[in-house]
Amino acid sequence: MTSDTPAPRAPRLVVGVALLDAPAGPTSLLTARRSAPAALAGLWEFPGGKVEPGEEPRDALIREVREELGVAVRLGAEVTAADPEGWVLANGARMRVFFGALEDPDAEPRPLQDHDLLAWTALTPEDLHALRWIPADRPIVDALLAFLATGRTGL
Ligand SMILES: Nc1nc2c([nH]c(=O)n2[C@H]2C[C@H](O)[C@@H](COP(=O)(O)OP(=O)(O)OP(=O)(O)O)O2)c(=O)[nH]1
Repeated sequence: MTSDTPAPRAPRLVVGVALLDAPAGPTSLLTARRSAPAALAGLWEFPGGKVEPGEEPRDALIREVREELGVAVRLGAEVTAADPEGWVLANGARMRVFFGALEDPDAEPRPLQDHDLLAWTALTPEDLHALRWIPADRPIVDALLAFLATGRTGL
């Protein structure tokens, strides 16, 4: 590689929140339907976004949730992937997902940015998988249900 050749760009790190309706005894998950870009519009995902250079993943997630949903969240345990760098996304990026709960239980998340619809979806495989997820997210849905069964959300 010469000095004129740009270094290959490291895949970006994305963070997402598995936002539960209650820290103890949760019954539903906040799911979000993307409005853009065209290739992802209409698909459901975990609210979140890209980590900025120098930013801690958890700080980035709290920032993204505030921007996208207008609410403050506190984060718990990570829904870990087999690879510590995170879940593999379609574009080669990685995503780390953390359980979260609303700081104010009466706050209402709103689709302020990137989404046209939010829904509290029952924490069952049937209800969650009935949504048209970004395909890379489906194994994460299964993993978070398995984590929940152990009660290890850290919230
Ligand atoms: N937020 C989020 N992104 C996901 C999920 N699954 C998945 O493949 N992705 C992909 C979609 C995008 O290519 C990328 C995240 O980009 P983004 O558009 O949400 O990031 P951002 O809010 O920081 O937006 P921007 O600054 O790039 O405009 O990760 C998911 O569950 N949540």
